[in-house]
Amino acid sequence: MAKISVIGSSSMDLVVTSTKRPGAGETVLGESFTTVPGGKGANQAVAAARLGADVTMIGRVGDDHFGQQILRNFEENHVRIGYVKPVTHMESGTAHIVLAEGDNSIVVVKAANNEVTPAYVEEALDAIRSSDIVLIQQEIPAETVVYVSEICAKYQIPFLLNPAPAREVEKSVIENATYITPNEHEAAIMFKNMSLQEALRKYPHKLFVTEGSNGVRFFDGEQEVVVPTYKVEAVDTTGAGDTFNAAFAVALADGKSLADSVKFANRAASLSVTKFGAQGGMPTRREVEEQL
Ligand SMILES: Nc1ncnc2c1ncn2[C@@H]1O[C@H](COP(=O)(O)OP(=O)(O)OP(=O)(O)O)[C@@H](O)[C@H]1O
Ligand SMILES: [K+]
Repeated sequence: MAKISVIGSSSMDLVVTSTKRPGAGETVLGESFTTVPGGKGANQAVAAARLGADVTMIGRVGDDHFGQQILRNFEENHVRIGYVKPVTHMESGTAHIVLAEGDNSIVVVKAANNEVTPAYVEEALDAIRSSDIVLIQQEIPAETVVYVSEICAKYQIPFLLNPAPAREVEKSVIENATYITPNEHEAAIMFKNMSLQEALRKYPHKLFVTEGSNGVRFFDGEQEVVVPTYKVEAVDTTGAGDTFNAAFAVALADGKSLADSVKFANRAASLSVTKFGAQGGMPTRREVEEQL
């Protein structure tokens, strides 16, 4: 079974639906309220576990009620939580989401996710070193991403950076990464001094740009190729990127070729958009294989 370490955020999404978005100083009546576990790190860990990998999450929660719910959700999805330690006297990360007027507004409070520091991650070095691949995103401090990229380079562990949400990325991290998977917006911010074509050419078989319903673009050493995704009835695209990254990591860790890994990831991500919610739509391995 492929062993994957996911280093990243976990949070609780607090979602209200309303017909109207409140303006400054305004109060409006909402229609519904739900809480659902999220955070890019947690989402990718859950997706990878559903796809059959042996997943260790390396992250932090608060010592609050949300933290307990987040941990329970990991357990229900068979994600190892020995390295998800509660931070005392701190809240879990939260995302405060208003769904109104056909779009969302989100306030993210990082809280315990800020404590996923290099020193904390170092405690999980054994787990990291025994991984077939390490998967990381950017909802944790930038210095932690730098640190992990260095360990992975040192011990020659494949390192997949999903540079989301967008921020500038240290050059050394880009060089150390084995695979980088931005969407188009994140790619434009990461490679702001070059065109997308130039960036793809510079990092053949390494930079994979996801383009939503269009699929995935990369440079194969000779030319730019787009691997189309699958046509589905899209219900909710939340979690598509997280599912793609987890599935890509699982397929690579399983030893699939790059081409087959992109295909597997496209298949998994396209299935995820057919259901509501980020984790709600994440398919099992069987569901993906039946469709391939
Ligand atoms: N409408 C769709 N139909 C089929 N596949 C999709 C669709 N949207 C996304 N996907 C799949 O998911 C992958 C990632 O989507 P996208 O490029 O939108 O990432 P993202 O912007 O990180 O997504 P999100 O932030 O919504 O999770 C795509 O490469 C594709 O495989
Ligand atoms: K979804």
